[in-house]
Amino acid sequence: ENIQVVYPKIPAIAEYFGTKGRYEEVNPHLIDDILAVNKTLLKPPSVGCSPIHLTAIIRHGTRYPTRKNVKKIRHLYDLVTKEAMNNKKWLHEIKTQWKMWYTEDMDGQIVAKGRDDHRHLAVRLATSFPSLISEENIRSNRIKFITSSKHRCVDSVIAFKEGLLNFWECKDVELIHEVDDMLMRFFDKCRRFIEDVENNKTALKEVDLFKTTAEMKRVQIKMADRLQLPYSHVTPDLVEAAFYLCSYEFAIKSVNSPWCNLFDEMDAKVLEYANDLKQYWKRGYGHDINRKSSCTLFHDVFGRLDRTANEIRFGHVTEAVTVQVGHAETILPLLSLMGFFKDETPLTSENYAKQQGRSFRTSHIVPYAANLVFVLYDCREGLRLQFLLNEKPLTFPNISQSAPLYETVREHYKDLLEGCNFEEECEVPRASCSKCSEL
Ligand SMILES: O=P(O)(O)O[C@H]1[C@H](OP(=O)(O)O)[C@@H](OP(=O)(O)O)[C@H](O)[C@@H](O)[C@H]1OP(=O)(O)O
Repeated sequence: ENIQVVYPKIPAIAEYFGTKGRYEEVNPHLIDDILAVNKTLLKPPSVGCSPIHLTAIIRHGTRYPTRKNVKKIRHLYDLVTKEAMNNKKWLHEIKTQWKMWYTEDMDGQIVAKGRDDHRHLAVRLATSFPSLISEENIRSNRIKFITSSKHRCVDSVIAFKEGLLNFWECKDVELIHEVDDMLMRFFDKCRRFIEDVENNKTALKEVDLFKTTAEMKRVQIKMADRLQLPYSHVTPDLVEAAFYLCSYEFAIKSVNSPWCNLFDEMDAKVLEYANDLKQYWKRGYGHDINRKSSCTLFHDVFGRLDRTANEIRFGHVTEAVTVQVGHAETILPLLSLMGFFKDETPLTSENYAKQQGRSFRTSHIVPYAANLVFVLYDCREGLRLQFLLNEKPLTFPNISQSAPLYETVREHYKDLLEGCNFEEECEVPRASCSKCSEL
């Protein structure tokens, strides 16, 4: 009989999209109320505490695929529409209704949903910290905005500011933002990172090796069988393009695209691990220089917290709030430098099965609009520092309290505060650095 197939609104594999995941997947309560905040979760750490400074480091909002992935998606579309065969409704939909609407000039630009991601985050943070993110502080220039030069970040910080001004119905205020790639794109300025990772083909060898493992082969075979395509046509790149396509259709248009039928949960876990391997070896614990290249950003955050700690003694804090917009590759190195999400065993191409419970899971850490928030409180017993990831409190590694004394945190990061010198860490003997002349 004619059974109406009703697709769930959210693809079953949406929690495995890694850095291409929606923010709502890490905060599902936002699906019903995008402006919901959990006041009890964010109450001051103890009685008599008042927040005196907030620094937010935020990834840009939802974006289009980059040029290189649009090309891969087009290749996938051409192959499937020309050669794939089966009697499934979803393939008929791909062949007769779905249109290849992505173009190369989209190249990673922000989408409408990405602007909303930041407008809504701005309102939620203002609701959570009304004494800091306030109209009064905006008007007295105590809120600063900094962004990466990339269009998706500039457009995100503009949307963030719009969110605040609309929330307060401020029509007469012009907010400026500063572009600072030393802070938000430090990886572009670190010679050693460029030489040892960006331009070094062996730096991501674990990522390349994982594409030849039995786990990835099984995903390729299953996808080829679903499409009745020759196995030789369904390469790891094509599989990844289809996985990304399902994620973009969902993140950008909030639709459960027919392309998502190419994968089941087991496939998605393998493809999530492939993305986590890339982020681990290119932005995380894989190579020391990945995290050391974020020293500038680390010192910038703690330098401002120290200044606030000093100023509060005289009763006035110059900068109440700093909002800094960057990339997944801004956030992951800084989290690694600070010791967050470090697994006992490194992620490699051979230990996928053992790493099912890994803490380095980018789906949970850096979706679009992911954000780190540092809140400094002035309490009777002294200054306390609360750390939030994606609006949820997160304890510092090896510190059990959720908002420890600021001095305890400084003691914990003593070596980094006294060291972690960007110039020293990133220096490469001139003779051996091929692309440094362009810096
Ligand atoms: O696989 P693509 O081309 O999308 O990779 C992008 C990065 O996207 P991500 O891997 O994080 O999903 C993009 O990071 P974003 O935070 O800006 O989205 C990065 O800026 C871009 O250069 C690509 O990274 P890659 O390392 O150069 O592949």
